[in-house]
Amino acid sequence: MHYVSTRGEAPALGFSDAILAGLARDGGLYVPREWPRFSAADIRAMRGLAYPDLAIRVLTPFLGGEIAAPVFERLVREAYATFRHEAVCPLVQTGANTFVLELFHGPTLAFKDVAMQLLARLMDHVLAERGHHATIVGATSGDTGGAAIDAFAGRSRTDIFILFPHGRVSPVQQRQMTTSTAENVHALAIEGNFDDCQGLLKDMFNDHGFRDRVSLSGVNSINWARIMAQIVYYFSSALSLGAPDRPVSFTVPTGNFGDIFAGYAAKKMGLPIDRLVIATNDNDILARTFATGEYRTKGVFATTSPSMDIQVSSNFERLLFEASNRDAATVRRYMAGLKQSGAFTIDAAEIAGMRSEFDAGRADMDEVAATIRSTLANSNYLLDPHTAAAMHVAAGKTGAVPMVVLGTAHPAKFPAAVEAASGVSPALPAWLGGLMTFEEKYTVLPSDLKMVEDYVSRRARAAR
Ligand SMILES: Cc1ncc(COP(=O)(O)O)c(C=O)c1O
Ligand SMILES: N[C@@H](CCOP(=O)(O)O)C(=O)O
Repeated sequence: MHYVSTRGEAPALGFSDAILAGLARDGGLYVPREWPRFSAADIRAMRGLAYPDLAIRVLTPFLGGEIAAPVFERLVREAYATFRHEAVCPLVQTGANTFVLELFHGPTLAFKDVAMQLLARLMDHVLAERGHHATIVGATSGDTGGAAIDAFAGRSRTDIFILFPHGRVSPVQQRQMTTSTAENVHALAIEGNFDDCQGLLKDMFNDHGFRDRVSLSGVNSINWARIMAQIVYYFSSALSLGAPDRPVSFTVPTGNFGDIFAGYAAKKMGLPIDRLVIATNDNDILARTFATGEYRTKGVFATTSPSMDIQVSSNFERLLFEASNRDAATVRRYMAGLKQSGAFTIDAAEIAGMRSEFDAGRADMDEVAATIRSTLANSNYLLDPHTAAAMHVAAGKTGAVPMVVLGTAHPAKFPAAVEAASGVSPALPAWLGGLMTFEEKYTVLPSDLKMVEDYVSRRARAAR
């Protein structure tokens, strides 16, 4: 199995190199050269597998034989032993044909843990085999940062620098990033929004001198292993609802488009998915794109679902690559338009192809609050604001096919918004009880490439 860049101008890489590279050297994102396929019989044979066993079955084809089977099995089992629910990602029925897939039973209470716990172990393994060190820089709107810090803290082969938008994450999210005492962890509050943080990150990858000097790696969903690990829970939930003999639809709270792209990948691999529904908050670039065919950025708006406060939706590039029949020149043209004018228009056949697989909708803050309230009243189930945005959008799309709403975060990560909506203040689980009293440590920096690169270079142990 090899991985190719969506921009077609970087070398194809094997699995280990692709996960260490993060962003391709031409600025593109890696995708598998071909999609592994499971037959209906293969999928039927997955029924009843425990989550780690299912993960091993679904993910092995992506490794291209580069990680020995017993090693991969150990890493997968260790990763999911960090989850506090026996099922890892349990499915809970909240309506006649509606289910919430709870992805927040990992160490930092968000779906990011599902992939990050595995990615950290895979990277550590590859770096140890090669005797190398890496500098990880990540951009976060709140959840990726905490999950990455938890997964990489104390690992001797990596230093990790997380860029978060100053003042725009919830207090729980901030403390998950700023209270680590591990020496290899650096939390940087950037004076800007998430798009600024992600822009800095991509500029660092595209500055090849810096990239090589610090052995830069990335753990955002630019990293293929993040998407790969997220494919598994589409299989686990669909299998619970009758796959491969019954189709299932998914509604996904969406920002950077990584999570829903994992659903698209699952479908490409043979899982019978009917509709993939994109749910945005007021930052509705994707909903507008599907309505008009034009991808046009506008300012980021701060909402009660801050992790989705994103305009430049990184993984949409992977979908553009697929929709254009893997035409890297088309992707390069779209990305050049985005860089020059903040917009591009998608070819009519390509947007029609996307609409045949995806629906898209938005939920504003009032709709999010109303959905938290009504789901509590009607189903006795407390949603976090991101999952509530998806539940609102799903309500208009549910029919005969079961609808799985991805529950991407625990409500206790966003207690103020949840309490304002419902009157209920969700408590952090007891094992995270001390979080709000620990001392914080972080550095505030302007959204300035040179200043951030200097900061990283001076502290990264891999810097040459
Ligand atoms: C809680 C939560 N929900 C939804 C999303 C959006 O997911 P994605 O960026 O993969 O579209 C994020 C951030 O990524 C998040 O942290
Ligand atoms: N919502 C994310 C934004 C970064 O997304 P990623 O999936 O590309 O890491 C966050 O919580 O940080």
